[in-house]
Amino acid sequence: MNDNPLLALRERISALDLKLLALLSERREIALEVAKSKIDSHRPIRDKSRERDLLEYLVAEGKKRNLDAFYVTRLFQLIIEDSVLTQQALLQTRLNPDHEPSARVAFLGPKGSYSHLAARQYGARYFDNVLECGCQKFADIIQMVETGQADYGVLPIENSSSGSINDVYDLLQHTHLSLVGELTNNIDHCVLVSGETRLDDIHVVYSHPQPFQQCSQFINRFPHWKIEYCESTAAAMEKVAALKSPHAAALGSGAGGELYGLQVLEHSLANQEQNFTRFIVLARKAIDVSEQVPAKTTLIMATGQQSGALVEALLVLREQGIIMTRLESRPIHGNPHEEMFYIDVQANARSAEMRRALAGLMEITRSLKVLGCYPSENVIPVEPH
Ligand SMILES: O=C(O)C(=O)C[C@]1(C(=O)O)C=C[C@@H](O)C=C1
Repeated sequence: MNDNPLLALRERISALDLKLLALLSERREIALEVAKSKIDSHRPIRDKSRERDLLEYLVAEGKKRNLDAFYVTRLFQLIIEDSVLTQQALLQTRLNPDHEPSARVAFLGPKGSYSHLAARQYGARYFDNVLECGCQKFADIIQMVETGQADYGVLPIENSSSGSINDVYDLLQHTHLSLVGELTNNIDHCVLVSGETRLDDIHVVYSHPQPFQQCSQFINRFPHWKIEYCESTAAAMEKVAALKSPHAAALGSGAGGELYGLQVLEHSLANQEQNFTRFIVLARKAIDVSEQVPAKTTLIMATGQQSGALVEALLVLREQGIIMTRLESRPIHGNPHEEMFYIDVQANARSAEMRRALAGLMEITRSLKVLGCYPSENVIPVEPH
């Protein structure tokens, strides 16, 4: 037995947490069995009324055990989200026979970048083994996949506080790769330092331009900080870890910083409380998306210069009852009078509505390309009554 009461209590907590992990893993296994039965019975993976009933039951049971409703709801929303995404991944791997158990995944930055964490998350969901390929530029990621040096590329495409990542949109104009997946991650920017220091003692801060933009209000509180741009947040962490100075800091994720032995001095720095980045996944071959999971399709099109051309294109979508979730415009290189439009819709490219919409769009656009159809990973949580 242990004499130290804190240690003894911690041992009990660790033992309980281990049991929780075993239960979560068992729950996941059962969810996979559920997915298999749904494949056979052609039922959609998501059943929101079951989720609502389950949450209500758990909130009520939680109350009896002095656990508040908010805590129980948040915890189980996360567990259900994992269950839905795990089931979706199983359906997708069964539907696409080319799916291999191993994959090489390219992303921006050395270890610890937000892209690295997203690539890992995607890899863990879809593959047994992942070979990670860190790249220095967005264009290198695309090239790696195009040339067959990597199987998948993970690229950030938009952030809830700084908006679209234009460089990535522009690269999509010229690639033959297909969009095969998406994932949205909560981004928590932190001030990362190599040892004991205070915010006022910092002289220079390293990061990618995006975090500086997303944390501008926080940064403005320290006008004496010198801002140094790096290729990625991970490159910034590497630099600060090497400098080992109380005057140098990096902006990046706490999990990434840990990989470099850095500590979090301050967190939750973004201007907006909710700071999400959406990543897209590219591959050489398009995939089929099961009709049992929510699908998204991304289109890229150029309309003529006549007035109302875009409105007409959007009306085609509306006529088919297709919901648009994003519209982005980018200039066309060498053609200053026209623009390229990127459109995300909630539809499966194989559905009758989408086929009719594509035929309609083909008639009225100058160019039209389906960048890809992929399972939507945006699992909007259900709330108990
Ligand atoms: O009960 C089901 O149908 C499941 O797929 C399991 C589960 C869960 O994890 O609890 C997951 C997804 C559904 O939306 C509902 C519930």
